[in-house]
Amino acid sequence: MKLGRLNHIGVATPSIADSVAYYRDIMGATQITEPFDLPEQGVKVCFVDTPDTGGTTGEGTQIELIEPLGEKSTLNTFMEKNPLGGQHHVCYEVADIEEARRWFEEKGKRILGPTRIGAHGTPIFFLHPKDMMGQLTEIMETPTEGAQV
Ligand SMILES: CC[C@H](C(=O)O)C(=O)SCCNC(=O)CCNC(=O)[C@H](O)C(C)(C)COP(=O)(O)OP(=O)(O)OC[C@H]1O[C@@H](n2cnc3c(N)ncnc32)[C@H](O)[C@@H]1OP(=O)(O)O
Ligand SMILES: [Co+2]
Repeated sequence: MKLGRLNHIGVATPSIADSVAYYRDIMGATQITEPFDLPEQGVKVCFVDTPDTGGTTGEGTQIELIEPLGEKSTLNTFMEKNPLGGQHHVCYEVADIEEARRWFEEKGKRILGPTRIGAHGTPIFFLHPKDMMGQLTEIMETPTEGAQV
């Protein structure tokens, strides 16, 4: 399997509105998407663009802001332990999500649930942090040209 670009860093927050103000007013971010809900994932999400990191796609690694949505949100346990939020996961791109799933299974890494459509509209899965050097890791298939991202 060939590791692709670091697509985004997932950052949990108790308030996306407060985080948007922070990235805009303190960090000088200029490209921040409108927040949107992903009820099936139990999160409210928005993306903060960072400047072009010169990667092959000419795009910067994004900050994915995630706020718990509802009582059953997977984020709630994390927020109980980290009330201010903070770095939650990293997301790497791969060319073929099913090949990547087989790769990590063969390496004995626990995959958390089925492959599903993530916040960028492409297939994703998560790997357990305890098998990934302490880092909750999301794997996503590289969006095809023109895909809704
Ligand atoms: C919108 C983008 C994206 C999408 O899906 O499209 C999202 O929705 S991202 C946000 C929500 N989705 C997920 O996080 C899915 C994957 N996460 C999980 O399945 C769980 O959160 C899991 C299994 C990582 C942890 O489960 P839970 O929180 O219920 O249990 P514990 O708190 O007991 O955690 C077990 C163990 O793992 C450590 N842990 C938990 N979260 C993280 C983390 N983000 N990074 C590193 N380590 C983490 C936790 O400290 C526990 O360790 P221990 O030593 O036993 O205390
Ligand atoms: Co993510």
